[in-house]
Amino acid sequence: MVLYPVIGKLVHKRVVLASASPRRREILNQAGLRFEVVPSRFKEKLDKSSFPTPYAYAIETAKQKALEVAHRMHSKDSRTADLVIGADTIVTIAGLILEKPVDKQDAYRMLSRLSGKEHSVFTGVTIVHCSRAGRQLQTEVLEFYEETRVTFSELSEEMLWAYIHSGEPMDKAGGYGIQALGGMLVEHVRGDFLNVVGFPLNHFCKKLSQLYCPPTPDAHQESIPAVGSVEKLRDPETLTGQANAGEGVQQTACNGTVESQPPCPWGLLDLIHGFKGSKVLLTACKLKVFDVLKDGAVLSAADVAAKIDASVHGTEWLLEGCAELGLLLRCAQGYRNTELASVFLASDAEYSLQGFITLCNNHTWDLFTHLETAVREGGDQLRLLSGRQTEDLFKDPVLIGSEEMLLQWMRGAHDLAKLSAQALAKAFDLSRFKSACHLGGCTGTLAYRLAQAYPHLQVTVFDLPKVIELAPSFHPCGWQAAQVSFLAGDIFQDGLPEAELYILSRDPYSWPDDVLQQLLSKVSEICKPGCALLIAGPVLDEERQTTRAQIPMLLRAHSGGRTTQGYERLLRAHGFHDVRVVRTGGLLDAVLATR
Ligand SMILES: O=c1[nH]cc([C@@H]2O[C@H](COP(=O)(O)OP(=O)(O)OP(=O)(O)O)[C@@H](O)[C@H]2O)c(=O)[nH]1
Repeated sequence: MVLYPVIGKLVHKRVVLASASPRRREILNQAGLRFEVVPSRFKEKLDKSSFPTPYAYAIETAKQKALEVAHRMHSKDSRTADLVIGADTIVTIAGLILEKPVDKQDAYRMLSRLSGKEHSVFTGVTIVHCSRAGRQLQTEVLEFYEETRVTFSELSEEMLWAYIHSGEPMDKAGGYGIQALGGMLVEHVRGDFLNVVGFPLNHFCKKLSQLYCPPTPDAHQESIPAVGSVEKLRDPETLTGQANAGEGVQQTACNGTVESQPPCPWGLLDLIHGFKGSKVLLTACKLKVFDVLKDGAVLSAADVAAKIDASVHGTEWLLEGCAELGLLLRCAQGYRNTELASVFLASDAEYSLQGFITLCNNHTWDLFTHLETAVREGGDQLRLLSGRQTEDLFKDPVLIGSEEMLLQWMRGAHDLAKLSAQALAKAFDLSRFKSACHLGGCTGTLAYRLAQAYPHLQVTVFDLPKVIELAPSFHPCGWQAAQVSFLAGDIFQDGLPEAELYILSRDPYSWPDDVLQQLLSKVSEICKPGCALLIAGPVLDEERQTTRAQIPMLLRAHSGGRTTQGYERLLRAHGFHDVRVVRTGGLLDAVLATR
């Protein structure tokens, strides 16, 4: 029996499960899905430390598994799939990611860690939608994850070893199978049980329904829209308006004639509603909702209202909005932060985005509310919206009227830099360099990460005097302080300090071409043969000219970003060679070129 109509809609599609897991096969079989199994050959060895969260790692692994199968099927057998499904399940406890144990000792280590405690199980799922463009394979990727919290009983040594000797732990994430003997170790489960077993069926069906059976506009209207748009992945029939009457495209009018109407523009409706979700998030951050719920606190709406000094009714509405957006979890006792909120939204979290969020709420939001005036009259708002802000943000006293505004901008830049600094520092082996200069290095986030990765590297952060003056408040305590120095100057006007490695990362992709060319000439002049330039910016997909990070380039970039070839051309024109690109999987990719 098929409960979700979407399963039936996939009958004529070639659906492939890119997994060797018998559990995933069984779960999808039971749901009535017709699919082939092609186990992925992707080696699961991504660098966990380069991901900001455990689920980002699980999602990326799931994606690589699915893409490997999609490409293999297309190129080897020319049997292009319509949909390829990949999944990856991990267990996390106290910041550690546990996968399948490599041997019994490893299983013992994992299970004794889980004993008597609550842990999270994340399954990252990727749905790759494949199509052909001539001989080329085109892929569109939809990804999501599900978290389930599982609490283990205290496990005696005897019990632990008896379970390990049963052989069950070996092919299971975290070393246990909740669906079999391992179920005896489990005291409590919060969330989707099948997610622990290896596949979040409920979430998967909902995602498919969004793609292939979007709800009617009326049902949609009052709800806060989903954060991401999946328009491109919807059933092509629905998109082109060729669906039949049963799918609501043709309607019989009162006079009996059949009228046709265009398909519902879901992507458009998401755009129209999108600002609501954004404002809910910005407001909850401003009111410190995620701070009062940090460290696993579970509070009722009334308790939260008292702590944030707001009305109970209004707080209830806000908390419900946050839950809809996946930022809070509802439970019987009230609300608690999701993993996403704990990692990125609590003010004192290592990867907190509070500074960036405050900037968006106080500054960017206002600018966009004046978009119409800016378009009509030109002026500062338009200048900022056109992506030229990085060029003269600090120079323009109108845009940066006060030190507080500059600080806000720096906090935002600092938050974003934290997201990619570690991956950028490790993208290449930079151990041959003794000195580096980060041009426009702002608060020094990348500089400190580089110093940490290369103990013999001296890094100079070169930025405007006002920025350098305020930068100390961002310096991490006790971190490689002797290796990092700050120097005031204007990268466009002043001479650049000498270094073996120059770094450009302050949105080089959003500098207009002429400005970037000017800067590269300057760097090229001072950079000695054998020395190098590292650019941190999103590298666009060669074929589709989109970034994997899905940055809304149009809204922020003047030049629209560059492909690998684009960077190569640009850098060669300025006397650099050996241009190498590493896609970090994060916000910024890394490009290294030698002079
Ligand atoms: O309670 C349970 N927890 C986990 C499992 C099974 O564990 C594995 C997780 O490993 P992974 O996601 O890497 O998937 P693989 O088995 O390697 O298959 P792929 O081909 O997809 O890489 C998974 O099989 C879960 O089902 C369990 O059974 N119970």
